Amino acid sequence: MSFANMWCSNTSPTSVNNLFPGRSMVLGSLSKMDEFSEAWSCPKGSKMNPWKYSNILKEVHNVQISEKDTEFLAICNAGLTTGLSREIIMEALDETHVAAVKDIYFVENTSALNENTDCDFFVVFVKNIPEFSSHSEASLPAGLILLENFVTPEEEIALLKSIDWTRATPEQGQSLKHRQVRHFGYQFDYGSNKVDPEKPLDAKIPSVCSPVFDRMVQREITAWVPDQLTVNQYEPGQGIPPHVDTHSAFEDPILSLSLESDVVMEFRKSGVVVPVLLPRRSLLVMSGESRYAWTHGINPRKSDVVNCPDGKFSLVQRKRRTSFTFRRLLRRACTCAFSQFCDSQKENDVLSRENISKNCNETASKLENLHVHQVYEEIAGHFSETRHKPWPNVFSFVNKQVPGSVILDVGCGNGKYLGLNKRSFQVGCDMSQHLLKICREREFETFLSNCLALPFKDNSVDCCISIAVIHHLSTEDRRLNAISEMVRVLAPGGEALIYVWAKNQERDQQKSSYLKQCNNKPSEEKPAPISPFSLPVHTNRTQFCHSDLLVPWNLKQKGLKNSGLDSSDSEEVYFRYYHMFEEGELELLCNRLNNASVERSYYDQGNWCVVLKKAPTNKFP
Ligand SMILES: O=C(O)CCC(=O)C(=O)O
Ligand SMILES: [Fe+2]
Ligand SMILES: [Zn+2]
Repeated sequence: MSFANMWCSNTSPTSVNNLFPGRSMVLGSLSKMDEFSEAWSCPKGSKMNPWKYSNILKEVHNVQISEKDTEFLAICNAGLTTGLSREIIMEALDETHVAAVKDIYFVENTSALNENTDCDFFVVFVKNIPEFSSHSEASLPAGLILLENFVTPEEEIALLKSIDWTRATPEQGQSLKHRQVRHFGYQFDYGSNKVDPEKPLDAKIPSVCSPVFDRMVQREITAWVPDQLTVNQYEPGQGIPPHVDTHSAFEDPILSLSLESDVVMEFRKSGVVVPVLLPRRSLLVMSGESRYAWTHGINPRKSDVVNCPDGKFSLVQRKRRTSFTFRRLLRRACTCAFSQFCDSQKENDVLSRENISKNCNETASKLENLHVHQVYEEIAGHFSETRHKPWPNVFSFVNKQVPGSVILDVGCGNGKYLGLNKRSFQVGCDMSQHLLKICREREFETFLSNCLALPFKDNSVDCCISIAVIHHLSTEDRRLNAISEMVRVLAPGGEALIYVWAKNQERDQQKSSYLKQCNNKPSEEKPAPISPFSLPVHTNRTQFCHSDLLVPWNLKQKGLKNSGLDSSDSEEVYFRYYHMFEEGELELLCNRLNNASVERSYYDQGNWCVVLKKAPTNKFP
């Protein structure tokens, strides 16, 4: 029997009905979710929104709803707050399910904890439940230390008294959405998540903190005295979203002193949640992995579920909590061992899209080197196998050149267009050694060159072609430079044929051959490029949604690649950078040159194309 059969909207199991009159228990399954409309109409007056719960489970708890019955149940709005216990659930289930269910994951809904509303229960089978470690020392995130009774009740009073919540300069304090804050020493800017070391605040760290600092140094918790203090005040129901304190802003460790109330702080890393009870007057030391690689946050609730020594759980109401977070500014880049979480180690390397559009040449050239040149070098053999047939319009352009013409193919690839016009001198250049080797094997004349600097004299070639090349340049300036370089080497009156990939792969209701080659395989999960560039990854054989993106190339390599017993072909994915041209964009670019004009432009099989003519004399009319 599947859960779907058990699902009921108007009737709740008697045990639930008796204990919770007026509340419903909505048993769900994924198949039911899909049919959600009439079928999911919840009991009258119910505030139940199954989508909301499925989302909360997925986004907040990393729990996937299952289509089939599994060993795990997730129950929203259940647990201590509502009084719906494991026993009641088990009683409500039929025998088959009692036997099948190994674990139940209780989701204590925030609103339920705050208002204790008469919410309904949402029950689903799920594929997994989070690894919820109990907070014994051993299972704490590495580097996390909790020191109980770090300050005396007298010190607590003195510390609290030192903060005047009624007055603060704008940079010193704010009423954030979920809590109040005050900064001392330096201001932490929540916009940039940084601290400006050049701008110390007039508000110094209160001197009552000195005994606490002495204790920290004495016990070798830190080798330094903090120079920045953030005081957070949370009313019951308030919290702080999960975050990692910016690596580049502060030294290791971060220290947080809890005053006035206990609270549960949650540490998260790759789907694992570790709730840690921070007792009043304790000092939390976040160092190493716990400081750099785990997020910490406080759920905005009015109460916390805590483990009691007898193994049971209890619900503890929160009171107002004031925390003193002590930190020391890091006056250099972070060199932690957790580079994937590190802003310093990203910033050195990561060349964001913003940078690219800011015409940062160095960035652009790094991007092109990594995602164009290196990729073609790797895929050259396989790429060449797929490039045989010259496009008819390019073929006729090359062939109409008068005998004896010098024809330059900028970005000639495997030389597909080089042997076409036997009565001319055809020469090609490319950045891939491997592709040039293929050209040489075919006895074509080629040389290694970047299209941004052609090793030709001005006015020295009769005709240029550049087929599917300049869309690999990552700034508009560079694309313009490549065109202007072709025009420079062209003889007066000479023509260049330029093809670039069109963002729109469908025209006059005709799909391009690129789209038509869709093999109708269900779309696979997108592989993630290993790249410091945060560019969107395109799904092959689909319309382009972005102007600057990475297009995967699935490199098929025959035979034993990684040795071993597996003799099947292996596949590796490479990512090529493309700028996808809008309609008219190529013409606009060409029109910026004052010594050439667009003779003709057209759309050809998913490409925008222009024939660009250099002015017959040195002066353009
Ligand atoms: O309230 C706390 O203990 C933590 C505060 C915090 O994480 C922060 O201000 O970055
Ligand atoms: Fe923090
Ligand atoms: Zn770091």
